[in-house]
Amino acid sequence: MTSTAPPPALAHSPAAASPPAVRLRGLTRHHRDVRALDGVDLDFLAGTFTAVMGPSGSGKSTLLQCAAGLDRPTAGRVEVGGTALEGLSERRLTLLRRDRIGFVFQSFNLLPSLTAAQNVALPLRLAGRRPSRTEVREALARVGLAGRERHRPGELSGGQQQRVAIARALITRPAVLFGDEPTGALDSTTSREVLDMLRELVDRDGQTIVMVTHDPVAAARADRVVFLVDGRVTAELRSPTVESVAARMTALETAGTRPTDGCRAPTDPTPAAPVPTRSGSC
Ligand SMILES: Nc1ncnc2c1ncn2[C@@H]1O[C@H](COP(=O)(O)OP(=O)(O)OP(=O)(O)O)[C@@H](O)[C@H]1O
Repeated sequence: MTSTAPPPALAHSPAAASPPAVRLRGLTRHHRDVRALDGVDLDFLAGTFTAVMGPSGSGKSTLLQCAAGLDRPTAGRVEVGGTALEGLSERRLTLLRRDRIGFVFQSFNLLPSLTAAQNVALPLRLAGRRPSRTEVREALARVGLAGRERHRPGELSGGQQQRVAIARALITRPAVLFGDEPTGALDSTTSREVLDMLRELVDRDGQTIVMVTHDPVAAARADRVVFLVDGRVTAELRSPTVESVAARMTALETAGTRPTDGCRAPTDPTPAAPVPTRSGSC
C-alpha cells in the first residue's frame, strides 16, 4: 500500500506546511544619508523563533520596526500573514498592527495605574471589544501569571511585568510577536524564565517570534539567529548554541562583515564554497 502522508519529520513541522508569517524582500530604510537597512531578504516561518543580532547600529531595531509596520521602509516589501504593508493606508496599517502584530520592548511599557488584567485587556478595548474575564485570565495563565490579575505593575517583579506585556501583545492572537530586547532589562535568572516562556509559546502554541537581542544566551534559545551588519544580512545560524553565537558575534565585531568560521555570507562573491540559501546559512 502506498501512503501520501508526509514523512513524520515534516508532518509536525509548522514551517513545512505554512507560508511565512513575515516575508521581507529588498527591505531598505534610509535616514537621510544613513542606510539603516540595505536590501534585506528574509522569511520568518510560522511557528518558529528567530533571533536578530548584530553590532550596535547594524539596523536590528529598524528591521523590527519596519517589519512590524511601525516604520515605513524607503524601498522593498513587507508581508505579514500574506498581507503586503506598503499599499495600506495609515488606518488599515493601524488595524493590521493592532490585530495581527504583537510587539514587546525592553521597557515593559505597562500603564502603572491599571491592573495586570486591565493592561492585558487594553488592545481589545481599543478595538472596541469588551474582553471576557476568562479571556484575560487565560492570557495571563499562558504566560504563567494565573492569579495575578489584580496586581498593578508596581506590585510585580520585572520579569512578571514583562510577562504581562507579552500577554498583552498576545491577546489578539497575532501572526507574529516581535521583541526588541525583551530580556534586556532583566537579570540573568529572570531573563531565563522569560526566555523559557517564549520558547514554550513557540513549542506549545505555534507562536511565531522574532526577537532582537545582544545576548548570546538569549539568542541560543531561538531556532535560528540572523546576523546583520551595516543593514545587511551577513549570515545565519540554525540550531544555535551559546558558543556558536558568541563566536560569530566576536568574529563580526573584530573582523568586519566577513564571517571567519566556515559559515557564509549570503552575498559573499567568493567562489570557494556554495551559498546554501538566499539569506545565507550554516
Ligand atoms: N530616526 C533616525 N534618524 C537618523 N538615523 C537613524 C534613525 N534611526 C536609526 N538611525 C540610524 O540607523 C542605523 C541603524 O539603527 P538601529 O537602531 O536600527 O540599529 P541597532 O542595530 O538596533 O542598534 P543598537 O544595537 O545600538 O540598538 C544607525 O546608524 C542609526 O544611527
